[in-house]
Amino acid sequence: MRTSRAVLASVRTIRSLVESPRLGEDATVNGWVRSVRRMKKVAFADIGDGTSADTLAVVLTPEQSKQLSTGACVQLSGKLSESPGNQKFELQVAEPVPGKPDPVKVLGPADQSYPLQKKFHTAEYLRTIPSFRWKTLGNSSVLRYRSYAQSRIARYFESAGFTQVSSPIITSSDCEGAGEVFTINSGEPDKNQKQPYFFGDKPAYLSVSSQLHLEVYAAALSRVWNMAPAFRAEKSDTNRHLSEFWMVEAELAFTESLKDVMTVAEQMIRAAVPDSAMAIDIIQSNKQSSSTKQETLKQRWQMLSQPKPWARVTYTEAVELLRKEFPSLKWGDSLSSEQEKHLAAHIIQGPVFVTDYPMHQKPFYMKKNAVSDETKATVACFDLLVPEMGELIGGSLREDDHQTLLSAMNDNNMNPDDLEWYLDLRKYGSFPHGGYGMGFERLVCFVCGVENIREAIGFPRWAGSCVC
Ligand SMILES: NC(=O)C[C@H](N)C(=O)O
Repeated sequence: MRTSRAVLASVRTIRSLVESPRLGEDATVNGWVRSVRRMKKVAFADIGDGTSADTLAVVLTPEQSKQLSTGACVQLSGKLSESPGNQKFELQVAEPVPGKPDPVKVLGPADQSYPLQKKFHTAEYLRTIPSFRWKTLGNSSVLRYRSYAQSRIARYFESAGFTQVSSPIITSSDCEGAGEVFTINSGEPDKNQKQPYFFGDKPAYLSVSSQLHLEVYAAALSRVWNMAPAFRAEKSDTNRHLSEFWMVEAELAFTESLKDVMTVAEQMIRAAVPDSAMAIDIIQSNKQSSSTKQETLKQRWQMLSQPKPWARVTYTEAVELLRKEFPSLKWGDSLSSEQEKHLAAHIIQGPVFVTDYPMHQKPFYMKKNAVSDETKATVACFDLLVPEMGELIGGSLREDDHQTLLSAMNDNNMNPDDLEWYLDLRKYGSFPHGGYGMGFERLVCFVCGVENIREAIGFPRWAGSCVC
């Protein structure tokens, strides 16, 4: 018993070594070999365990190094010492002593065919080796940031009095009404039983957004949020779209002001700005994987954390502002991604909430603004745009009047019977409310300088690709 305790106590992650190296002490480290360099009298290896963007420099004898190969999983024991090289410290692997455990233990060997050799690999190549792509320094930092941002966001919502809820993945409604749903139940039995009919005679889909269910929760708990996967069967082959992505969504009861909703969105993002340790991790990893400059990253973080409220312009003002650069743009047109980016990067030069879009561009559930000219009807909604990325968040006040919502559904050729449960919220105890949804991977791209959203999620899915 004594021995195993002692061994456990000295097992260190690379992150713990970086945080407090405790030079001169004995340590055991588990990890994967990133590279090995053999000289005549001494050998060096570089070990990573994914707990940090740092790797551990290891010094051992050429004889000991024979056991190590790139990709192998090892356990190494020795003394932590100051390093004469670039590293802050190194592990001097102990000499083997007969009768004692070997200081070099290969837990899982890897041979020459290991697909991640010590050279630059393109993101496209890495996507073809999903089992290993997260072992690269640049990529692993993205996963650490995802974890960081999730916990900071959860902490923010808790402090702001929101209850975290869980929404279904399988649903009978198409929240956005854009027809981009993945159908998992056709609702129509067929003779050959080839069509799924598991859920009976109503169609069922993978959820495109948790919003409608969050509204139900908000009607019971007032302030709610969740983070859940969303699925969109859109064939956009861009660096900003995924067929499966994660959305952070919030719904607030008792608000008649879009400003309240925007303020929550703003505070939530601020909470997810990297602290100094996370910032170092991202910068260190970014050098390896992305051409986004350190300065750009720092500017982005500064931009997000500035204490004064972010710019807010109406859609009508945005069209006016954009017309100089895009003269053919007219009121009523959808803003293209290029126009969104231009507005944030060059005109506003920072994050900007664009509010009150034309009603015909937006889904049925958004609350209509009072307007004198019906041809210019708008809804109380916003898109949060950020430079180089465009839309990060979409939100709105929700229509809470039963009759108005019914007629909006009619205008959108929707069958009210399909959403009776949703309409019921307006029939009994209707309440003013609003909310938003943020594409989590877009935040990851913006904060970490990831150029293609396919590198911001563990296992990306897009039209034509679902590797594993
Ligand atoms: N919860 C939200 O407001 C998000 C919105 N339903 C969307 O998918 O964009």
